Amino acid sequence: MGEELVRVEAVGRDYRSGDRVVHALQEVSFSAGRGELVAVRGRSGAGKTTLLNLIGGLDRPTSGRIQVAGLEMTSAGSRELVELRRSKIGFVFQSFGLIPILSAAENVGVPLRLVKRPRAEREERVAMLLELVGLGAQAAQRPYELSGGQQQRVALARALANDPPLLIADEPTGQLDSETGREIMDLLRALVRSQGMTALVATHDPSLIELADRVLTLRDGRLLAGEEAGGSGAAPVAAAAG
Ligand SMILES: Nc1ncnc2c1ncn2[C@@H]1O[C@H](COP(=O)(O)OP(=O)(O)OP(=O)(O)O)[C@@H](O)[C@H]1O
Repeated sequence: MGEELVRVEAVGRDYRSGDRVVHALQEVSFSAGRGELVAVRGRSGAGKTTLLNLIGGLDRPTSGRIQVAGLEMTSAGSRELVELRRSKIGFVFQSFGLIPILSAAENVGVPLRLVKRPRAEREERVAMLLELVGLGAQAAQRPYELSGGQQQRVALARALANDPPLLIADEPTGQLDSETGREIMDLLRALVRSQGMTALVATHDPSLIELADRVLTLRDGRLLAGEEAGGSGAAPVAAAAG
């Protein structure tokens, strides 16, 4: 593993549901290096979304620590966490999450507006990003005028807008047919390579798992040891692996 970008140490997340406690994650530890594409697989309910939401700062763990780019997510205040998310993390979701009344270009420009980049610079970067995902000609179209695969391309371009070191994608091909899903995965793989970013991708999709540098498997909220494919080697954090 090269320089470490993500460090997850003994992370647990409990949910209360009535008088029951669901241990969605227990004692999860691993790290991911810069430039790595890490797939997170596991059955429905295994804890994939919970894990990605914690690493992305959308939720807080019940126990353990998470660092992204050397910054402690777990002790960050809410404002700090918002800043961290905006500057360090790009998100892609199964349901695309585009704003319906905005054009493709305006959707891609949203993260740039949030960090108050000047207009000319925004426009230039948005055009470059749409070209990068093969949608240079669709800049003015609204999400409902685009296919599912095209919408996910817009979402990918938006996730890259602020050039974040970390991309988090939760079932990015889940709503796409297998051929389109494969195209999106190939694109994601190529973008991770060309932009040098780290990607954590939750998926059931075997073609996506094949493209990963490493695979983490969750079962009932725990990370299984010794099932890592690829081999560029995101090591479990030994001290915390418990
Ligand atoms: N807000 C919540 N309240 C209570 N339980 C929850 C909540 N969110 C998740 N869970 C439970 O935590 C466990 C892990 O859920 P999670 O969504 O992380 O799994 P997943 O692997 O992403 O599943 P899927 O592939 O279906 O998206 C499940 O048992 C789920 O029911």
